[in-house]
Amino acid sequence: MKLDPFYPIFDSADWLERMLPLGVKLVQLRIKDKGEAEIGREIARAKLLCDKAGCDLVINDYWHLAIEEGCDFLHLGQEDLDTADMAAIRSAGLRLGVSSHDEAELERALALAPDYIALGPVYPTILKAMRWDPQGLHRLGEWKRRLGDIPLVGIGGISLERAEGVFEAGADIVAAVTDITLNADPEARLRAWVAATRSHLG
Ligand SMILES: Cc1ncc(COP(=O)(O)OP(=O)(O)O)c(N)n1
Ligand SMILES: Cc1ncsc1CCOP(=O)(O)O
Ligand SMILES: [Mg+2]
Repeated sequence: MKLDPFYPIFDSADWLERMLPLGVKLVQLRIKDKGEAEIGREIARAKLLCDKAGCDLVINDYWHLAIEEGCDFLHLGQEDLDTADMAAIRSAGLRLGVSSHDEAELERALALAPDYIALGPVYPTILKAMRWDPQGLHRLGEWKRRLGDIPLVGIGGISLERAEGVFEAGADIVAAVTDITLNADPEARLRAWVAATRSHLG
């Protein structure tokens, strides 16, 4: 099944409970500041919420917890790939999204035949410190030509106002964090994202 073109990322099941009823069909749970037991509980709750909402749930980083909780989609960055047990991930049947920031990382991602490849940061991001300068829109076009049918996710500093340009440059899917979570009215902002990205549904 084709992935939704709008890919918000949240750091708790509480956020999912608020946002899924508003029309999210692809979401990532990205938790950085909790212990594994608590993250396991968050994943279990996120899975129940996503199953009920018919939303694809992608678990960031915690591949073993994703397997334990019966999830079916994982996002791994290049450093995560250094330690992840790909055989276990494959035999559990998980779909996989992989980050890339440069040519070497793109090659490594392509070799895994993933379900999407992300390129970032497209624009400067305030979410986390990054070793890479913003990639710029032209790089998305370059990446899309290399990816062929593999969906390309644009991430990093993408606002609703910037989203259409990111699609036009070659992204199939646009991911966003702080444009929603730091907005004064996250629900209204998310509704606007859902409406604006509908035209990119397959
Ligand atoms: C869709 C998407 N793209 C990129 C990332 C970043 O993954 P990673 O490089 O492993 O960094 P962290 O998110 O783990 O800090 C992502 N999570 N999702
Ligand atoms: C996790 C991650 N990986 C590349 S950019 C980024 C942060 C995206 O957050 P925002 O949409 O707030 O810039
Ligand atoms: Mg990671």
